[in-house]
Amino acid sequence: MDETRPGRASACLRGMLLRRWGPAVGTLVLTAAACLLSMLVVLVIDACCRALDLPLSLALAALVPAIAAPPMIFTLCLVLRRLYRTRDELLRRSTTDELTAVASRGHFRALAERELARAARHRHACALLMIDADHFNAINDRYGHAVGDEVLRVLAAVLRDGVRAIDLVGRMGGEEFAVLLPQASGACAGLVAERLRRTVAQCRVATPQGPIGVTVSIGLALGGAPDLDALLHVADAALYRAKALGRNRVEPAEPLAEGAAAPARLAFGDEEA
Ligand SMILES: Nc1nc2c(ncn2[C@@H]2O[C@H](COP(=O)(O)OP(=O)(O)OP(=O)(O)O)[C@@H](O)[C@H]2O)c(=O)[nH]1
Repeated sequence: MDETRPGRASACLRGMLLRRWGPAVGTLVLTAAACLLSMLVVLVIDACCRALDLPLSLALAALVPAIAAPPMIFTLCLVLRRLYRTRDELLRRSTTDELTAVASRGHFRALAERELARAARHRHACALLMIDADHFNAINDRYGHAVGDEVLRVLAAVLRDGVRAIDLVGRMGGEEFAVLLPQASGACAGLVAERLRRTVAQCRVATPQGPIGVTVSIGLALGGAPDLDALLHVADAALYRAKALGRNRVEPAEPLAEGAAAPARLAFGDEEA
């Protein structure tokens, strides 16, 4: 390849400018260079017009927009691309929990409120699970914060993979997660909660000291009203009851629908021992 070709040279120059001064200053320098080039071209045209005895204004009127447009459009494209990337990144950061990649607390609340309003309008029930890792403090103390973080990532992945695409999973803070199950009956929510609890209990997280297990306690609430705070409060109370009753269990906040499996009373298998 010919290293001196103008296209390649300008691409190198652009890359060098962007690397050295960042997009904003790089773009400014490029614009200034484009303006200088335009002025140079105008000077050449002026000289030609004098030589041919033509009015300069006529030549400029036709040539200046043609010369100025490409660098202007190029600069505009650069700026727009940068703006779109920044906007996407800000949106991702504000809606996603950095550590676990599930919805952040604020985003979960916004989505859940919308889902509850829709459920109330169509008279559907929604189920909310509050899920908290058991004795997480001890994991941090014994294996260190990095292992604690990995446990949270694994927990979030189990929750995300264990529910339907329309269900919402969010990290509410620390080692506490929430899952909203739209259009879920008590029976269905109980089964989902129990399945999540069991899957977590069977999971092993790799650590430098060998694989470790973790369990979760789950509080389950059903709601048809568009009041997220009330639902969170009820699910939280059920979660604390699950903790008080020994952890690694699902505790419903209300009597579940007829025929539902009572999650708190399901026999736990040997798999999580
Ligand atoms: N590694 C890690 N630890 C966190 C994070 N956020 C909160 N924690 C820790 O999570 C622990 C929560 O401890 P506790 O609230 O006592 O709960 P617990 O030890 O799980 O006890 P129970 O909930 O009663 O079973 C605290 O030690 C926090 O420092 C995080 O992002 N990463």
